[in-house]
Amino acid sequence: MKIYRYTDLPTEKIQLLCLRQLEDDQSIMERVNAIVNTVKVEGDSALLNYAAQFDRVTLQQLFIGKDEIERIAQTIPEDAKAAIDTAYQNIMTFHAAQANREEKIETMPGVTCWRETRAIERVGLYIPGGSAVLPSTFLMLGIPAVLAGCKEIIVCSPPQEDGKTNCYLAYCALKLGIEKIYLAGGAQAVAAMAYGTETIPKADKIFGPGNRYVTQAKQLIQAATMTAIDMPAGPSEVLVLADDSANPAFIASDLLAQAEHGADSQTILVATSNQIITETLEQIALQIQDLPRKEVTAKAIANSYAVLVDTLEQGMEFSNTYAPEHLILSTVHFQKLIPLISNAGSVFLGNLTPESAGDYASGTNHTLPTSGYAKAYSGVSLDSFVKKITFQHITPQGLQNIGSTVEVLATAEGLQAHKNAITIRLKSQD
Ligand SMILES: NC(=O)c1ccc[n+]([C@@H]2O[C@H](COP(=O)([O-])OP(=O)(O)OC[C@H]3O[C@@H](n4cnc5c(N)ncnc54)[C@H](O)[C@@H]3O)[C@@H](O)[C@H]2O)c1
Ligand SMILES: N[C@H](CO)Cc1c[nH]c[nH+]1
Ligand SMILES: [Zn+2]
Repeated sequence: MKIYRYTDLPTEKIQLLCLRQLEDDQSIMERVNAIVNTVKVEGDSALLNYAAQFDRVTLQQLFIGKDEIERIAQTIPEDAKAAIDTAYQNIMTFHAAQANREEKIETMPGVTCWRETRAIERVGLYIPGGSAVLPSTFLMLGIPAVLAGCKEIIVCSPPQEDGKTNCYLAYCALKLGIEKIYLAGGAQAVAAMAYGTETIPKADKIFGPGNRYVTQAKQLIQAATMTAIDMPAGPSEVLVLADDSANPAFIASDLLAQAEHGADSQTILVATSNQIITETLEQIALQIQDLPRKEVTAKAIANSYAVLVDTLEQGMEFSNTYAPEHLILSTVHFQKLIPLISNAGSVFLGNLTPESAGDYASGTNHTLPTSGYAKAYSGVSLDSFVKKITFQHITPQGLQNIGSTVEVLATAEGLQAHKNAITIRLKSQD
């Protein structure tokens, strides 16, 4: 892992360090383009071919239905079932609290405006299942979709070796009342939900994290179709900001946790002392030895770097420029840093708050913006699954009150028909 001293870095170098662009972005884009177009034209048969090519399975059908979901879910170990139940409850509690009713507002006498919430009707959820199947993502997307009242919840996840899905996803489906899981992964799953195929319905909005193929496909179909997306939620990232009150073993465990997602994950350490950096690197070298995903984890760590800063405030400055998906404040002084945070997907405070807690079970959503998109996007929430429609009603008194304002503004814009829509009504009241 390379170490930089913040005060030695010219602005251009800082910008460069904060770029997540990887070397083969262009070739991924071309490949995704080809996959998306093939699915658009060939539908199911393309999905079956890609399952054979990328997931190495020959599928008899592109989904598993209610009976099979129930059968597979029964094989879940008791401890996993209990853990999913607890995570489900916490995520449900946190997201249910996000539902808020807005007041009707009288902006001037007789002019009333308000917003009402309506669920997005058909949502497509992508549950990653390439190098690791993520039932936690099923909860993170399924719970707010159900809470919002979405009528149709379409779920895609890559088929596993046996051409099915695993017991954890099946159990989540059962809890969420979802009766079908479509067996499609990667860019082809996103394309299927955007265009629709013979088997997979078209969605109005596609949600979910995934690797670079998935993320690129989401961005592509957003531009090419009328399908919305939640946000670019690509390879995982974490930035740990630490001072001498941090524990290097804890920091190392957090960096390794995100690094094990994939070789293109990024794990950044920003610290106020060389000693913290050195001891964390020693801990990484030690802890990585026992990890089953050691090789991939080591690649991600090699892609990552550390930044030495003079103060925590300086560290926050760097973090805001980087805009991490996850920010961990490994310091007892986290309270004073909270107001300084302007860009981050989700924040973990203090030495006993590992990011893993939020990944699985504390209640917050783990589908979060990566690649610097935390500068402009929020993570998934209940709001992501609804539209807020504005309403207004004007009484005769309201028309008198607002009429001339609209007429003058319409005249200023040279839009006579707009003015007339008011004038004709005012005259009708004479
Ligand atoms: N930002 C977030 O909120 C968040 C949350 C959870 C996970 N993640 C990220 O999700 C990702 C999951 O990745 P994954 O790969 O394990 O699963 P995935 O489900 O995202 O991707 C697997 C699919 O990728 C496709 N694929 C693989 N190699 C390909 C190739 N060479 N060409 C074309 N398509 C190919 C295949 O179709 C395969 O089914 C990780 O990068 C993880 O960090 C992000
Ligand atoms: N860290 C991921 C988001 O970047 C979420 C996750 C799921 N399972 C484990 N982690
Ligand atoms: Zn994670």
